[in-house]
Amino acid sequence: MSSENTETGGSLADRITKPEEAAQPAPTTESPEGSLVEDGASKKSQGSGLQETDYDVEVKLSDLQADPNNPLFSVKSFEDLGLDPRILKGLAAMKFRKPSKVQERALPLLMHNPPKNFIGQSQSGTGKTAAFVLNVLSRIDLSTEEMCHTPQAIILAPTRELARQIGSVVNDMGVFLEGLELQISVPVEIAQRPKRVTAAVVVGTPGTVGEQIKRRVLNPTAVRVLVLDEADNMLEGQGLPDQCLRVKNMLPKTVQVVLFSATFPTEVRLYAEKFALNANQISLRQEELTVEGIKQLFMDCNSEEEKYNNLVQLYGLLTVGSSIIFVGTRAAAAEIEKRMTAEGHTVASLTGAIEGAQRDAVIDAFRSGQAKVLITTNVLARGIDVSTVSLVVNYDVPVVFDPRSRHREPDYQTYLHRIGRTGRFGRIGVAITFVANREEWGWLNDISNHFACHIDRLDTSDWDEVERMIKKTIKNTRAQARFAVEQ
Ligand SMILES: Nc1ncnc2c1ncn2[C@@H]1O[C@H](COP(=O)(O)OP(=O)(O)OP(=O)(O)O)[C@@H](O)[C@H]1O
Repeated sequence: MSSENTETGGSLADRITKPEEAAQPAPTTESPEGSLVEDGASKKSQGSGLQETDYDVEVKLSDLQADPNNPLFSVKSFEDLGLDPRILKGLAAMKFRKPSKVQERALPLLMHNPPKNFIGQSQSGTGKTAAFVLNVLSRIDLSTEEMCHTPQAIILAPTRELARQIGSVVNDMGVFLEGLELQISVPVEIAQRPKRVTAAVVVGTPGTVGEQIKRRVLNPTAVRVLVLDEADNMLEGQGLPDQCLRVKNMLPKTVQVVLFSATFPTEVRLYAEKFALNANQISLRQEELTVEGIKQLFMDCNSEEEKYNNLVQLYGLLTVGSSIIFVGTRAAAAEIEKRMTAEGHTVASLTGAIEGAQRDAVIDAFRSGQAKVLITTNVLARGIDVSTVSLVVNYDVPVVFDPRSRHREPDYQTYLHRIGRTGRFGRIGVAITFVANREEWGWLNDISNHFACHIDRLDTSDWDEVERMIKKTIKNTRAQARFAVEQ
């Protein structure tokens, strides 16, 4: 579940100044380079410090796609996958040259007849959206006027921003499919009279789509595909799972159920397997989940106030690219936005506290580059794809309240999704987590162990070095982004 309202940050009395102080009970130690590493465990890249030159090498997308160990690897072309020529034209217009690994593996399973349910997992930014959108576009029947106006596929996402984003992928990929219409079903503020849904593809949030079916403005009888994006989030906790189940139960029994996410914790996967019975599955091991192109770092802050000062310092370094700052609560987002704005900085903020139309305006401004810094909560932790994001800041370590232990625990999934807003499809990005006390350090340590990944320390006593490091990474991100577009 979204932990948007979770409070973070422990008592400042037990704050830490050095990570060594916090390391006592944890099964990890700090390496000489200052990275969080697990004792004796095999690591993806040992001993990476800030001086390393990993990012001097400009990696080409075509090289990544030729490397069998890379999530973007594939041996096939989109033509080999048997897609409609009009969809291939749409993909070419989007400059998609080759499928990624998840697309290559998932599409034959998704598009096979008779249709089978599907549960797919792959790392953030590896093209899951295209995988399910291509299946949807391949399965709908646009051969008659009547079918063009009959809902045939429903795609559900946890937030309006993600639903709108998926909608634009449907439009782009299906641009050459004559008669394709799309309905975005997200909450509207003013109580409007519900209009009949006359689009073949519906993308929306589960509450709104469920209401449309219940009020009989969306006829579900011809729906053949149901997709849940961010499926682990949609099927966990309270609220969303009921809404998703309600939608599914109103659809024909023959509907193909398709679930995708970068993360599927075991308990949720078990439920997912019931939600999508007898599904074909593609899954990843926990240690495979982090994306190599995302450089994970942390900063020791002596206090909450120092977090803010470090943020402002960091922001001063950001002359290029866009960044997202994740905080634990709506109140924290509002507070940081207020302080930074009062000091003359241009920042935007998006949380569940603001109304739909305003949310749309903020995310659109961020996508277009008009706003370069976005302060947000977990509401935007998942799925949002803005290729220019070169830096993610976890102002607060993501945590959830565990009702069994009655303690706050690290929110592993949310950490992964948050940092995954950068480093999209082979690009390089930086994710910096602030820790202001022993508790936060312990949580980050647990996250590092959980994913068997390095989280290196940034030395804030040397801001020139911090700047050098971040600029170098961002420069390469830009070079790669340019390459990906030109390719
Ligand atoms: N085959 C491809 N060739 C080039 N670019 C691609 C291809 N497939 C996807 N992309 C691009 O990669 C980016 C990431 O894709 P997408 O948003 O689908 O990732 P995702 O796997 O759903 O990530 P997340 O888990 O964060 O939701 C998008 O900008 C998309 O346009």
